[in-house]
Amino acid sequence: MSVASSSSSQKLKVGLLGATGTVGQRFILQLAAHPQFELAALGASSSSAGKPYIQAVQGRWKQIRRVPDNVAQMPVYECKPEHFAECQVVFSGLDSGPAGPVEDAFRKAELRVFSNAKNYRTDPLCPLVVPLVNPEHMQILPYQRQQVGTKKGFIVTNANCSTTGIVVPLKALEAKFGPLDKILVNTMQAISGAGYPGVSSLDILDNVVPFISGEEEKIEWETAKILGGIKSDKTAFDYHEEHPLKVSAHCNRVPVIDGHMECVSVSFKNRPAPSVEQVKKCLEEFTTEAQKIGVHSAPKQAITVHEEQDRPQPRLDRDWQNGAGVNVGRVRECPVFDIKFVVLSNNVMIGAATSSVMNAEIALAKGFLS
Ligand SMILES: NC(=O)C1=CN([C@@H]2O[C@H](COP(=O)(O)OP(=O)(O)OC[C@H]3O[C@@H](n4cnc5c(N)ncnc54)[C@H](OP(=O)(O)O)[C@@H]3O)[C@@H](O)[C@H]2O)C=CC1
Ligand SMILES: N[C@@H](CC(=O)OP(=O)(O)O)C(=O)O
Repeated sequence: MSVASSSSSQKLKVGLLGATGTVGQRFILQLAAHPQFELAALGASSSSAGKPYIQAVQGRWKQIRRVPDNVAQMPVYECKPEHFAECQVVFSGLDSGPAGPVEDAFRKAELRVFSNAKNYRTDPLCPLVVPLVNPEHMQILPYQRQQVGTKKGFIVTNANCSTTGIVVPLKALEAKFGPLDKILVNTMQAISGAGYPGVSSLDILDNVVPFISGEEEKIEWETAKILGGIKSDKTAFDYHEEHPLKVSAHCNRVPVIDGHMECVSVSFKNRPAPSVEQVKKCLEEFTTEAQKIGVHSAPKQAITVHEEQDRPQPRLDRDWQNGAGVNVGRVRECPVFDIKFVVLSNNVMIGAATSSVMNAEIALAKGFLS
């Protein structure tokens, strides 16, 4: 039984792949009561398929809120398009192992796929969209459809959760003060970023692990695609080629459940560099297209600038605005670069499920789902 069968609304029917996972559970909570989307089909691996959702996540549901009543008895299917025939959109919280072929099969079946997985982020036809930064990259979608031979089907990806946190303030700074030159970022990443069961307690308790496979490369590469533009013929991205970005990342896993902290230092191409006060004002005033359109999941404030000297902190600030914006604090001069600050973003919300849902809301508002 789907939520759809008990509803007479005109909501868009959506499916969810990877519904049982860490990110999948966050999608469930967002989509179970969404004003425009109606959860109509759930998918996961063959070990979950055939069970009602509540049974499939037994012992693995790690959210403080309970499984929503209107989702608990929905059946979990294998991730095959035939089970999602009534859907127009699918969200994907799939493990990157299966995500490549599965998401492509859904696109070929004329579904619009909004994915968290890394597989298509580097695809030159796929927009890599952080909704508070570069929704205009979705303008490539007609060309993607033309190239892959679909009428409606496409894939939009969102970014790595650590990339997502930093590109929001970086975009604000570039928009106001011109191109950035160098960016140095040190991350302190929550354990939920590794999924469930993820990092073993013996590895992470009383400890910090200074390595997350592939993460530094993703931050360094994705930042240029996201902060770059889309070419005027809407068939390619420019990867910030006019002013190549130099990005260096150090990634660490820390014993925090949700919320990635990142210490960022930046230098600007233009001289003189902006002052601390100018930077704070710019971050506070940054307003995104998602907010201007007024999509349901957009935060009121894209960047919350904290003045207290010891904020933001994961436990205190990760759920501010339902985790849909980013938090910046400790904005100060950097004696090596120009400016340094701390960013906190909720890795499973704006770093994952919220980004996908907001991307779909923007796509709907801009007519890409008709
Ligand atoms: N956690 C985070 O902060 C972020 C994660 N991501 C990305 O989102 C995706 C999901 O991450 P996360 O939720 O943490 O991972 P989990 O390991 O918690 O969940 C993975 C999901 O994929 C399903 N799955 C696994 N193998 C298959 C298969 N062969 N066929 C169909 N379904 C399968 C699982 O189903 P079952 O339960 O049945 O095994 C489960 O629903 C990943 O690609 C990850 O890189 C992106 C940004 C942030
Ligand atoms: N690697 C991230 C989460 C993640 O899955 O990233 P990606 O979607 O880029 O593979 C973390 O550990 O916090």
